[in-house]
Amino acid sequence: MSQDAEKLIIFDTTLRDGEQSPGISLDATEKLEIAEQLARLNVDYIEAGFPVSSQGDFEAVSLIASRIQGPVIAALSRTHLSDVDRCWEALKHAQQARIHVFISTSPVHMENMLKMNEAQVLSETRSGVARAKEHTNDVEFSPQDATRTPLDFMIEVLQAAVDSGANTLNVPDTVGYGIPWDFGALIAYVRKNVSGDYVISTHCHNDLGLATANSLAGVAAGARQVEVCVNGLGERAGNAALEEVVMALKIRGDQFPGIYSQVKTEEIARTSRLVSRLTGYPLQYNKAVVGRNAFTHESGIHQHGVLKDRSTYEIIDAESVGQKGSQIVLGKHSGRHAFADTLSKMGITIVGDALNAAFARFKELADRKLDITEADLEAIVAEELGTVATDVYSLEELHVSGGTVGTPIAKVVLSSENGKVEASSEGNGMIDAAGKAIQLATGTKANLIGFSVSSVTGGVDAIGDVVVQLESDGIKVSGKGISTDVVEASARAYLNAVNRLARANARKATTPEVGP
Ligand SMILES: CC(=O)SCCNC(=O)CCNC(=O)[C@H](O)C(C)(C)COP(=O)(O)OP(=O)(O)OC[C@H]1O[C@@H](n2cnc3c(N)ncnc32)[C@H](O)[C@@H]1OP(=O)(O)O
Ligand SMILES: CC(C)C(=O)C(=O)O
Repeated sequence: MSQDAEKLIIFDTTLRDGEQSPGISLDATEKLEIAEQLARLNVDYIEAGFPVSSQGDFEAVSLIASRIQGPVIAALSRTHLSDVDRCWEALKHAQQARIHVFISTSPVHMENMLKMNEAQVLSETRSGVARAKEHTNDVEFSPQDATRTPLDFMIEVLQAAVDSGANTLNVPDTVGYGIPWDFGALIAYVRKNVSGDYVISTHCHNDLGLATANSLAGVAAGARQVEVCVNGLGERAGNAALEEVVMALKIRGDQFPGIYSQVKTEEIARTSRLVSRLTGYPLQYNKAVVGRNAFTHESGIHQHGVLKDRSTYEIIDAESVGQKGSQIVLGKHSGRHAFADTLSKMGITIVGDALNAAFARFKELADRKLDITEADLEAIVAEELGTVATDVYSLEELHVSGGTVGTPIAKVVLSSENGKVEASSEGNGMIDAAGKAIQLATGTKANLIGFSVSSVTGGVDAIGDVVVQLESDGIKVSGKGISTDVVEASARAYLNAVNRLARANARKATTPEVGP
């Protein structure tokens, strides 16, 4: 048996098994967009679909096969000769193509679904694989429901597949029945008992939450291909998640000596976001590697550690998977170190008794309020320091014009304690023009680092809630604005952030430190 001793082949099946998740239906253009990103991620194989299943899937596989460079393009086929031929018809323009033939081998599937006996399944295996081999040298075979198949019969079928031309033997845990040590033992058993030249692959489902663990046990036992899906998508509870298997291999290389994948891990977060957006499947907050909480810390002891050195509570460098660095979120479990650090990022430095008093107020509030905003923190500090935060500027008038032709223009009139100021600006859109006019009128120099809009209410007269984030000289502030007109809400949010920046700068200039 020859196996690549080092490289673990990453066979991505997001576009085939992942798409079998209830409620997902990707059209050819969406599949192509994901395939392009999978190529950037540098997976070895993209299983693009199941061509016989529909004309749409046939066309999607053909499109991906003719456009994607780099990864080998694979597609699934039953053992029917007409399925195999149809599969090849879709794949034939690929630079390199694999046909993946499967048939069930467990008694429960054979008796109830296929209505075939062992001899018939063996014969189907031979004919399907042999037909695939007439089209391409790269043929994978899967005995579906392998983990509930009697060992002797599974070995007989796998041997028949190799003898008929299969060079990858995939061992699917179709119903997520495996437990890591017995799944590992199964892979070792196949390796020992099937002779020939082939690579062993795993395809693990997550019904017991063990898909990643089982895949890794398979690798430890000799598998050199893993079938995975981005974000762990797939039938029912999903498949082994690409990001989990790849990062486990990377972070715990000590457990897999000499084995590596070629995945560009920095592309993981972008791939995950794209798949989530196009499939409409949201990511659970605490999803390993790609969830929004994967590098976020709310509790004081952890925050203290991470502020000193992120490795105290993080085993993965967020940037190595394309995520922003460690995030500190203030909440009821936070401590003084994180509280002071957050204030200092807002340009507020307080120490000693003032810090203790403000921290006590913050804890009281955090017990009652889930989302502690910068405005809350500002108010707490202002009260403790006996200063009341007042806005330097307020919006008097906003005039905008724009459309599909002509350059968008905005004019703002603001009032301040020194009287009215006004300015006009062009922009890349009306919102951009309004932001630029505000910068001009207030003499602010800041970079826009975040912009988000959501609706507070539903319907055509929904209220838009805009949050703008600005950065200037290392100080980051955010501003909020609400209106039924999204341009006005944006201008208000922008001005709110500019007012915060003005206050932060004033504090910096006059009272750099308060306290003993
Ligand atoms: C574990 C997995 O993920 S396997 C892949 C599962 N993915 C899918 O099923 C998605 C795509 N599937 C489809 O679009 C449809 O099921 C089709 C087009 C493949 C088949 O549709 P239909 O012809 O209407 O059959 P239906 O889906 O109702 O039943 C499956 C048939 O395939 C047979 N079959 C199932 N697996 C195999 C196999 N590997 N090889 C040969 N025949 C098989 C069944 O015995 C049944 O045959 P029958 O119609 O003669 O009774
Ligand atoms: C076709 C095979 C590999 C499959 O998806 C499964 O068994 O889950």
